[in-house]
Amino acid sequence: MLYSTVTPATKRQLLRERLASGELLRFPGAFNPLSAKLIQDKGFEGVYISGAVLSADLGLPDIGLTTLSEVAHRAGQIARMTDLPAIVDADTGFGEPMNVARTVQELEDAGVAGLHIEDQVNPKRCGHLDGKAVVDADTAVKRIRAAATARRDPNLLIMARTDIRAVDGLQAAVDRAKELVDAGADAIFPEAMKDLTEFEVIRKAVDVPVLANMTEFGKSELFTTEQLAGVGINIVIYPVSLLRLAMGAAERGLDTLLADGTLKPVVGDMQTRARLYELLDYESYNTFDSGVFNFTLETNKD
Ligand SMILES: C[C@](O)(C(=O)O)[C@H](CC(=O)O)C(=O)O
Ligand SMILES: [Mg+2]
Repeated sequence: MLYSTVTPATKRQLLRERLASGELLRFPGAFNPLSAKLIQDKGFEGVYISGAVLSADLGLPDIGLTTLSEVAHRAGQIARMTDLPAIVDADTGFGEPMNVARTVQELEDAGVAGLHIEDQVNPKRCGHLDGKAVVDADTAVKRIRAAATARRDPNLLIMARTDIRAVDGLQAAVDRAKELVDAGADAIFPEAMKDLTEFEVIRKAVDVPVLANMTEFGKSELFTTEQLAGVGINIVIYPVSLLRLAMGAAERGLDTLLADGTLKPVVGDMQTRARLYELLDYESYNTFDSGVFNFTLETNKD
């Protein structure tokens, strides 16, 4: 009922413990608070909050147009809805290292368990597109140092993402990852790795958890959880996948409506009213008022 009763501090501690266990943690991207509930219900270990999804949700491309307030607000809405730890995409940190510090405190207040800051220049772009540019090592290090210093809960996971692989090659990614760990990063997100071996190289270069981004239509092949666990990856994200699935289904539904004048042929693809109400925990609201859930869904199948 209502929001999660697990406090952000507990979720952060849980994330730390799970990372220490060495198991691969799966974080599908929630495109809204409801989908975060679904991710939890299905038994995943965490919820990812994607910048690409957040901007797409607003009808905008992922080029750093969203503001810290928008991201913190949405991250808070999603994070509070689940008992799972949430990791949010903080892009380049919304400005100078000083701004990064504020970003960290705002996102910490939003209740996330972790966040990542990347080393792209502004305006940033999707890490799987060509033509990226990254900041120099000094600036990248300052961002991470500012982030690590600003957090008040030592368990808030500060992850450094480096986009340098696509710009200067794998060795540069190894060097950058090491520098970022020295600057205080608790985990590394090596963006746009070409193959499994590249993930393995990064994994061996640092002794903090490493994240793999299994975004579709990108530069990385879609490896299985078994393959990723095999090379020692600790967290895998599917950042935009649920949005893509939902939008794919929505588009097919609209096409059906246009063609057939009814949605009847696709009702079988829809989440039922009963399942939605189950996810919303509708019945439990009778605790407040026994008149809230006093109907049956038997006659209302559609
Ligand atoms: C992980 C990512 O930063 C995101 O915002 O979800 C994106 C995902 C994508 O655009 O496919 C990324 O830059 O990889
Ligand atoms: Mg992003």
